[in-house]
Amino acid sequence: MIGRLNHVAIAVPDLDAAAAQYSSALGANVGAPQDEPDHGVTVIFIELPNTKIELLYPLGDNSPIQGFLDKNPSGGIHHVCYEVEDIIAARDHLKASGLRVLGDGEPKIGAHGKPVLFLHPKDMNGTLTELEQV
Ligand SMILES: C[C@@H](C(=O)O)C(=O)SCCNC(=O)CCNC(=O)[C@H](O)C(C)(C)COP(=O)(O)OP(=O)(O)OC[C@H]1O[C@@H](n2cnc3c(N)ncnc32)[C@H](O)[C@@H]1OP(=O)(O)O
Ligand SMILES: [Co+2]
Repeated sequence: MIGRLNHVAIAVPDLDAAAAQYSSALGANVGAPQDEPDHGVTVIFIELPNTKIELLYPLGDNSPIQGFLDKNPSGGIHHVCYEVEDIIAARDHLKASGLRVLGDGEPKIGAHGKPVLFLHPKDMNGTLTELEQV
């Protein structure tokens, strides 16, 4: 059911510093910051030949990544995102398999303008998992 790895997200305490590091030290193709108010984050995508890195920084007072950054002040890998062809079919299959879908269970539009959902990290080997319909 899952397809390609769309991105690996890294929560960072300093977005400008992280972007500069990927650009200068790693020589990566770093995009512009995008505010995603519906998700409570500012993101920067880094294009790699085979996938993307999503740098995440909290936006607003109730960011879902604030608790993670409080526990991991140096930052850390926050989630992985797999592509699916039909997010509703994927959601229903995963729910039937006993996995918790976060939020109200309805897809939101993600940073690429496509529907996304998240699965609880405790049901996914300690790894917060995003699904994106492509
Ligand atoms: C823009 C979009 C896109 O790509 O298009 C995005 O990615 S938006 C990316 C940002 N959006 C999201 O993350 C949305 C989905 N996330 C959420 O709903 C939340 O962040 C939760 C995953 C439910 C965690 O919420 P919160 O931090 O309030 O809960 P909590 O502190 O009580 O955590 C419950 C337990 O889960 C663990 N936990 C929390 N966040 C985790 C993570 N990212 N990876 C692995 N484990 C994690 C905690 O350590 C804790 O474990 P212990 O009990 O053992 O200590
Ligand atoms: Co993401």
